[in-house]
Amino acid sequence: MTDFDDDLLTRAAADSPVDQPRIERAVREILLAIGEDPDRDGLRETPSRVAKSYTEIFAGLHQSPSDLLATTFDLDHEEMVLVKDIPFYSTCEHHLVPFHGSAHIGYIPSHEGKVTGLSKLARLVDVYARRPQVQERLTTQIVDALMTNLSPRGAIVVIECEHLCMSMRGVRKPGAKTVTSAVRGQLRETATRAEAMSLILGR
Ligand SMILES: Nc1nc2c(ncn2[C@@H]2O[C@H](COP(=O)(O)OP(=O)(O)OP(=O)(O)O)[C@@H](O)[C@H]2O)c(=O)[nH]1
Ligand SMILES: [Zn+2]
Repeated sequence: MTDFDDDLLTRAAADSPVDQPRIERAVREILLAIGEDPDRDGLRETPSRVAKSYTEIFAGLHQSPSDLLATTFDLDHEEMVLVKDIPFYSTCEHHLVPFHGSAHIGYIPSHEGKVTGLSKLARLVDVYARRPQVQERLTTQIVDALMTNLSPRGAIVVIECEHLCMSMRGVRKPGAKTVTSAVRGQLRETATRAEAMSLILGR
């Protein structure tokens, strides 16, 4: 690594609200506790790699969904907007292993036609996914952020995931999918909800 890279990393770590040295100490402890030698060649840099990786994986704890959804456009579009198959990775708060899958987000804009940029919907998923999470809370946090910030007439979030805590350990059922949904406002009405679900599931 060059001095320049080192300097950049030091400044990035200093700007981060995450206590990276503390993560490094904890990871070293875990390695010792499982019976590994944290000073062997392959593991020497692991505590600092994990600290950097956790800073990225949990960056959503320090990001605000309201800032993200602050940019809106008056497009006069009063019909449903749906972005589906948004891939994401999150971390199970019970076991600190990944769960991952797809999020589908739909909303019916307010009467003024207030809409947000499409990419902001995908970014919103990451703000909440990059935290220690459970799938149910991830689902409701996304839908509630939409309701609070865009005041749409309705919103729906459907999330389909595989939880590695159910695949690689524990009950060991790889491939099992968990589907959660949260629906607000006009999208709770049977016909509108059915239209949204058929758009989401019609692959
Ligand atoms: N509802 C919900 N449960 C989750 C989620 N992620 C993991 N879990 C579950 O959290 C539960 C934790 O159960 P515990 O009995 O406390 O922990 P455990 O002994 O590790 O459980 P097993 O995974 O069954 O081995 C497990 O049933 C997991 O499948 C999630 O996003 N939502
Ligand atoms: Zn888990």
